Amino acid sequence: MRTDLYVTGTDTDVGKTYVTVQLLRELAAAQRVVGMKPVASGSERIDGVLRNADALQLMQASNVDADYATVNPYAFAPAIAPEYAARDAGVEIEVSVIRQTFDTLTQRSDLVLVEGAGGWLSPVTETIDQADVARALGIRDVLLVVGMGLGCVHRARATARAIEADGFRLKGWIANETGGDDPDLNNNLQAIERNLGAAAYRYFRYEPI
Ligand SMILES: Nc1ncnc2c1ncn2[C@@H]1O[C@H](COP(=O)(O)OP(=O)(O)OP(=O)(O)O)[C@@H](O)[C@H]1O
Ligand SMILES: C[C@H](N)[C@H](N)CCCCCC(=O)O
Ligand SMILES: [Mg+2]
Repeated sequence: MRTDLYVTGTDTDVGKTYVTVQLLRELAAAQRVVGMKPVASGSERIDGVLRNADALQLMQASNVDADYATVNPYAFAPAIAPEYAARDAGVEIEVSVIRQTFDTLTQRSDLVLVEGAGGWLSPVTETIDQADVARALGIRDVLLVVGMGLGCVHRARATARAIEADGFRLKGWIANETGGDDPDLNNNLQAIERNLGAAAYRYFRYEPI
């Protein structure tokens, strides 16, 4: 029974990629793991083709080879909501395409970590939500990356409630400091643990590069 995970966040820019890369690196020690970024906006053209930094980082942290288009089937240039980026590019995002590329990855790996775009309720298109993508991939478990800081308790609780209301299991949550210390870190960790009913799966301090 596969345990592929859909990695979401309490918002964009909270550390989904950062955390997924760390997890891939750790998990690679014991199994064949690969990251996937189905839909990505904020990509740049390299040698004439669009490449997204998230997807490239996930590929680098994986120990399973896959070509770029399989890891990131939908890449858009502007760093805006994928729904608008796809519309402006005249591209119709199809869940079946994402499922096909996901199947390619599952055939050659033990575990796929799928990074969503933005937060859990960030639309993929006008009619497709992150939940629809995860469901189409047959994924049941969601990992929530919580960007720590003032307001994170609400964002974590609201996102967890939405994930479970959509019929998914909150596999765990990861506390992440994206930019400097959270002055109320311990209070926030305790408040989130109390409300999400699960201890922080992991906690990543802010590691300035
Ligand atoms: N614990 C950390 N220590 C240091 N830098 C971090 C940490 N977490 C995140 N960052 C940095 O903060 C920025 C945002 O993180 P990241 O790109 O992982 O967010 P994201 O949730 O994946 O964003 P998006 O919604 O665009 O996919 C990146 O530059 C990342 O390297
Ligand atoms: C461009 C950015 N870094 C993300 N890739 C996309 C964020 C989408 C947010 C959509 C929304 O919920 O408003
Ligand atoms: Mg990311």
